[in-house]
Amino acid sequence: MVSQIVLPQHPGQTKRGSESDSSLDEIAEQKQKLFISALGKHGKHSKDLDDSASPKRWKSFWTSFRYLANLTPKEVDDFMASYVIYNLDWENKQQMTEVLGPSYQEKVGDCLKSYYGVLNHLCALGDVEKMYIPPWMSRKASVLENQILYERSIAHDIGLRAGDKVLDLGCGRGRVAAHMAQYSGAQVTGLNIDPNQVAQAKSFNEERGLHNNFIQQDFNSLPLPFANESFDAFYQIQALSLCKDLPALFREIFRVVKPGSKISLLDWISLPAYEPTNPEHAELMRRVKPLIGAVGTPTQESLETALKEAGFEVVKSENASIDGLQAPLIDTVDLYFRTLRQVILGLVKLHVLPRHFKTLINRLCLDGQAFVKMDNMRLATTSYSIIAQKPKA
Ligand SMILES: CC(C)=CCC[C@@H](C)[C@H]1CC[C@H]2C3=C(CC[C@]12C)[C@@]1(C)CC[C@H](O)C[C@@H]1CC3
Repeated sequence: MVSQIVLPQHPGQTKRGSESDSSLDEIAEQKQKLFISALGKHGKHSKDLDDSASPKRWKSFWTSFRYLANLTPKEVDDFMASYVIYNLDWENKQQMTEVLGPSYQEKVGDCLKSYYGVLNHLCALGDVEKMYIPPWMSRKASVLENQILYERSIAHDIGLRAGDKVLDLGCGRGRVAAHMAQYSGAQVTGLNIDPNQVAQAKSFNEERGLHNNFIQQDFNSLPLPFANESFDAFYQIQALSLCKDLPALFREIFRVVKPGSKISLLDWISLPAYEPTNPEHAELMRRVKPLIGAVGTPTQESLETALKEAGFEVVKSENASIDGLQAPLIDTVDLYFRTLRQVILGLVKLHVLPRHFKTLINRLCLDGQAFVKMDNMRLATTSYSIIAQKPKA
């Protein structure tokens, strides 16, 4: 159980010492215990935070490190150039067309391949190999353990059972799919735009004897390659900002899931406190979008409206983090990557590492603290969770 994990106190915890904070802590702890015991009843591995489907950190680190060392100058240039899309927004079609041309959707797709083809290996140098900062669910748990907790909560929320077929949109390197399959016994179909990640997802899952499927496709190219009502459930983690037309995508998801199926979304949204006309807010947004790789910026309302229009009923809609904050987790990851950056810069200076490592790590680590600030100011979050259901027939 989470309470058995012995971990150093989180930096975010020591900064918050008031009486009201400590009673909030207690409430959160109680909620956490209830939550974990509920998950324990549901899942296969009830006793601990089983991470056998999780990547072995050092193996992943070295594999990705070698991959990055062998990047061609063109791959590095394409990765750097791909950031252009994060200064744009799907909402502003005119700007998209001016910068990327009339076939801007295709251009965004090309940029996403160049970006994720490199980013997934950069993320694997740290605790974000699954390429997401999870909701902050347990104060005592690490980033990886919070990911495991969150993924279990998805399985619980969408009622995953052994033998179910579940669709994972934007499946990355297939690590979440592997965990979901091992935890629930369901069979996952993962979809991703980046062939590099799809290949890794296949081998990672095959090595573990898991019969999950992985398909390379841009989810902006609809229809999705699945028959009507072919899935028992659906989940996606922080992929929706890459979607050009959310109502159309939700209609497709509605088509491919069976009546009664539940779907889980975890995503980046701007919060009511965010004012685009406030220069400080706008500047934070300008810095954070490229850091996290967000093209669009939905809101709770825009997501819920699009879901309802597609035919779904919204069952739950909330920020899944303790006290609505992810900042402690983001801060931990940012500190790690900034430290790694110093090491890399030193090794590049000594000519131990190729120069392009400096270019990559400088770009990656730019503005981590802006993300922490934006989260603390509650202007935006990447931990907004919605559970919705297709009505029973
Ligand atoms: C587009 C959205 C909503 C999510 C994309 C998921 C991930 C690729 C990003 C979410 C948070 C990002 C962070 C980093 C890399 C990309 C993400 C994992 C950093 C690790 C980059 C290095 C910085 O020092 C810290 C960043 C924390 C957040």
